[in-house]
Amino acid sequence: MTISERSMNRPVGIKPDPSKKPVYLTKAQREQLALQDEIADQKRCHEHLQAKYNCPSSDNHYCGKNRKRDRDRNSDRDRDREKEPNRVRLENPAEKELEAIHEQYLGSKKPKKRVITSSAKLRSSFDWQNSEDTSRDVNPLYQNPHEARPHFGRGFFGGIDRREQKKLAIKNEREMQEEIWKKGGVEATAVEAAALKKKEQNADLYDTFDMRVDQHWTDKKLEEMTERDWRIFREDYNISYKGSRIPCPMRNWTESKLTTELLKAVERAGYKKPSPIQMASIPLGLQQRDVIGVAETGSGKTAAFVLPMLNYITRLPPLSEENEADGPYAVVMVPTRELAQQIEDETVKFAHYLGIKVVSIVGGQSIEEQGFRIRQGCEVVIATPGRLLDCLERRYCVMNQCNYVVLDEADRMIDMGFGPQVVGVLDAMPSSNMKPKNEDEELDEKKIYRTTYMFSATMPPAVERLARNYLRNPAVVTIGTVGKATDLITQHVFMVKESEKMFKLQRFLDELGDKTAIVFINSRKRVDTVAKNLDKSGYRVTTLHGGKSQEQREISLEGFRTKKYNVLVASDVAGRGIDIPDVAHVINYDMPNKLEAYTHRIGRTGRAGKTGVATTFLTLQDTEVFYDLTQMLIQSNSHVPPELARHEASKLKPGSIPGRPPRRNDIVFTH
Ligand SMILES: Nc1ncnc2c1ncn2[C@@H]1O[C@H](COP(=O)(O)OP(=O)(O)OP(=O)(O)O)[C@@H](O)[C@H]1O
Repeated sequence: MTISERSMNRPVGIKPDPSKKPVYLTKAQREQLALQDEIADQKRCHEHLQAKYNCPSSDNHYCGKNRKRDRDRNSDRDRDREKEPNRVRLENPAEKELEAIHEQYLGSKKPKKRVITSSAKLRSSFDWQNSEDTSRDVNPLYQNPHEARPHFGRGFFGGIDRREQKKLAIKNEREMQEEIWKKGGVEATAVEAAALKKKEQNADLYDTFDMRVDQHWTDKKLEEMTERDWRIFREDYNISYKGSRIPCPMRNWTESKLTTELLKAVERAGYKKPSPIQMASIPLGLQQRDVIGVAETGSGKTAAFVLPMLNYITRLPPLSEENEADGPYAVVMVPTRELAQQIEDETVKFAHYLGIKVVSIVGGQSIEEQGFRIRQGCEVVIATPGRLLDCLERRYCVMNQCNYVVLDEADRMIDMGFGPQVVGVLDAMPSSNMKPKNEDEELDEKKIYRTTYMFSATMPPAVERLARNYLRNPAVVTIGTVGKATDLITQHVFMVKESEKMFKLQRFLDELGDKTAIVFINSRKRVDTVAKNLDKSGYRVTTLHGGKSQEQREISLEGFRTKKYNVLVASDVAGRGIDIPDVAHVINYDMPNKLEAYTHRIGRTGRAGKTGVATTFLTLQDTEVFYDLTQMLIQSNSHVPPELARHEASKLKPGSIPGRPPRRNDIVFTH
């Protein structure tokens, strides 16, 4: 309202003066004016209502009623406001904010909404308490429930006297039984009474230490071994399995279930205790399970497949004129001739006590003669795949009754390009004897199935592919870590220049004394050159590589075995499987271009529980293996030369993308 408008309702005592300009009113005057306006408004309203309803203002019933209702409504509202102070307060934004802060820091005072879970909905609730249960158990055993009476420090497990518990239980059983008999008016028969008495005696004799957790598995009989003991046993020998229905490993030779003749042969061989791979895989082989065995070099893998193979042959009818033309009962395939001959020796060691004939078929010898020997009848053939397939294709021999196959150093055979030959030989065997692909299918106990064994210290993907096609439900046995060198070998790596290698090699050979060493070189030509240089310098050196005739190779190896020569300079031909006792030092004059080859090469020392030393000369040309070698050295707690550790190639696996998180199959070693 403007000042001119207000002049219409001018306060009493303020005279209007039109000639004068509008005057400024003080606050008090304005308040007075507003009050007069309010009174005038109310008066007008009152008169208007009076005129409308024509009733005197003092005793107007409607108005009185209305006023009463308004008053009631107001008082109700006040009461509600008192009841809901929060709601009222929240209408004020400042208080609302204060309330929110309060809730944030001190929690809400509002009652929480009860969430009813679906399980709670289904839970039945009884409307009586446990204490209201007045029924009494007729069984005295449950009337006075047994209480644990701990006897700590008295030699009882968990402080519980289990013998006392058992005695109390049998006493209660007797009392109850007698009451039943009494009620039924019958007497216990002699048998029933004797049975009760026996139970009482047993409870009396009960051994409180029946749970012999204090006993180590070595002190237990086979039948006492628990699941926990087997777990500890497997951990003790670093044995791990993959596959279903795996039998327990054998703890010693007597528990092995090998035939008595074979056990005698094992004893004669001087094998006092089975090695971990033998403990784990012989029971599997005896069950004719297909096995993939991965174990360190020199850990006795040969006997691990030879013994169950011979055991299997003893169960078959001896070879006769009728079936000797059907070929051998078992075949072992290996990558190199030397290895074939070595396995032949190991097999003959056990087989000749059983009258089992073993023939090796390798290149470099007369194929006709070898074919003739097979046709004359032999239970076991040990062969390199190329020569064996040649024999089969030329019909010198057949595989009609061969149901036991061993692929030793399978990865090396694939690596050397023998994959098609291996497959060719496998396909020449009767496929009708393959186990069903579905592992749940029942095996016919009377039928002989093909058993396939695959062994190596390393197992790359190509071998796994072969395994998938030719092995059925294989049990994978791993001893220690796949691809890891044995801890018995001390590994040294030196960063050198090519020109320094010969000088350094001679220094190491000078320290040999009467011990023996194998020097590995990557090419045949360099093998000959280095051997010639060493020979000139007066060392007793012999060589072994694929370029030599079979006869020369055999003479060299035999000369080294008999210590006529104390240094063998060799190519990778000698890298796998060759078992020459007491090789003290393996020197990698050249670093191989794959870590698997490194593992096998250095594995020519530190065999059958003995220790050994491996020295490797590394140059800046070997960056391809820097990463893997560094990881291997770290893993085996060996010294990593600073130049190698610092090198870029040691930090990243060749072909990998920097910054990519490790894949599932990547092995990451920590320092
Ligand atoms: N239970 C045993 N007790 C004692 N010596 C054993 C036992 N088993 C095997 N050996 C010996 O251990 C040596 C290594 O065995 P073997 O050649 O079978 O090892 P490997 O695991 O096949 O090695 P590689 O991986 O290098 O081929 C052999 O001289 C063998 O006679």
